[in-house]
Amino acid sequence: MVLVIKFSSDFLREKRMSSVTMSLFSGVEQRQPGLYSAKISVMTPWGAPLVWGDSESSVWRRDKFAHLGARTGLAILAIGNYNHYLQRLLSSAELYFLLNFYVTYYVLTDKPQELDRPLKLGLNRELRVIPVAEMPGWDRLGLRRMALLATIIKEQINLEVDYVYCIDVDQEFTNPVGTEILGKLTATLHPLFYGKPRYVYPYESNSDSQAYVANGEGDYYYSSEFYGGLCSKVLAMAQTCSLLILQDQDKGVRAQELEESYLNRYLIDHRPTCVLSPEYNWWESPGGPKMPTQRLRSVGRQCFSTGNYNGDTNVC
Ligand SMILES: CC(=O)N[C@H]1[C@@H](OP(=O)(O)OP(=O)(O)OC[C@H]2O[C@@H](n3ccc(=O)[nH]c3=O)[C@H](O)[C@@H]2O)O[C@H](CO)[C@H](O)[C@@H]1O
Ligand SMILES: [Mn+2]
Repeated sequence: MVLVIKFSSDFLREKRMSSVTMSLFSGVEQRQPGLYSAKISVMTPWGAPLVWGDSESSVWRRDKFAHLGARTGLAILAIGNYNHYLQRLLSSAELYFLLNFYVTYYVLTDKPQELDRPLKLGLNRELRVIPVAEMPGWDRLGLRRMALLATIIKEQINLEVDYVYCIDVDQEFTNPVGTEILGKLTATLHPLFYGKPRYVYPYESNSDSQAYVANGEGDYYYSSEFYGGLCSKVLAMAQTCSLLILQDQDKGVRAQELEESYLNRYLIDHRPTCVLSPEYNWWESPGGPKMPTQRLRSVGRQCFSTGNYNGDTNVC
C-alpha cells in the first residue's frame, strides 16, 4: 500500500527543525545496565549523547521528539541477489523502527520487478522503489553507495523528509529503535572495536589514501551499516566521501575498508552529534561484546563471522 502524506509548509518545517535540533542532552550521566557491573558512558568526550536505548537520557530524548512529528527516510541499497534480504529488513522495521512517526523507505534496486510483493505498511509509512543501474558486489558498491546516496538525497529525499538514515539491507531490527537516534549527524559504533584501544581500530593506514588517519587521530571506530542525520548533513557527508573515493580511484588507491574507511575519516573531521552504541549494530561473534539489549542485527556480518558465508549471500 502506498500512502500519500501531505507535508507542512517550508516555513513550518524550518521552525520545527530549529527546535528539533536544539541540544537535548545536558550533564554527564552514567548508567548501570542490568547485565553489567561496569559503568557505561552515555556521553562522548565532546558532549554528544552516546545512545543506549533504555537509558534515562534516551527516554528523555524520545519525550522531547514525541510531539515534533519528525519525518525520516530509510535509504536501502538492494542490488543483485541482496534483494532477498529486503523483506526481512522491512518487516522488522515495521515492527520496531520509529513507530508512530512518518517513515519512508527508499529502496534503490537494479531489479524493481523482482522484489517480493510489497508489505502492507503501517499508517504514515511509505515505500518508494528507485531503479538504479548498478552492478552487484559489496566491494564495488562499497565505493558507489555514497555517490548514489548523495544523488538521491539531493533529488528526492531532501524534499520529502527531515532525517535520512542509510542502512545495510543485510540487517534486521530486533528491538525498538525510536527517536533517540535522531541527531544532526548520527553514527554507530562498530561492535568489534567497542571498548578496544584506539590502536586496534582499522583506520586507513596508507598515507596516499584520502581516508588516511594519522596516529593519534580519531575517537571511535564507526560502522558503515547504519548512519544518518538531517538530510543536509548526510548530503554533505555523502558528497565529501564520494569525492574522496573518486580522488583515490583517480590515483589507483583503494582504502582497505572501502566506504567505512572514508566514513571514519569524515567523522574525525566532523564529529557526529549523536553516537549510537553497538546495540544498533551487533552480531554474535567470538570477539564481540555482549550487549544488554540488541536492536539492529547484522545478518550478513553474523553469517560471515560464523563461517557460513562462502561468497553466496543466499545462505545468510
Ligand atoms: C558479505 C561480506 O563479504 N561482507 C563484508 C563487508 O561487510 P559489509 O556489511 O560492509 O558489506 P555488505 O556485504 O553488507 O554490503 C554493504 C551493502 O551494500 C549493498 N549491497 C552489497 C553488495 C551487493 O551485491 N548488493 C548490495 O545491494 C547492501 O545494502 C549491503 O548491505 O565488508 C566488511 C568490511 O568492511 C567485511 O569485510 C564483511 O565481511
Ligand atoms: Mn552489511
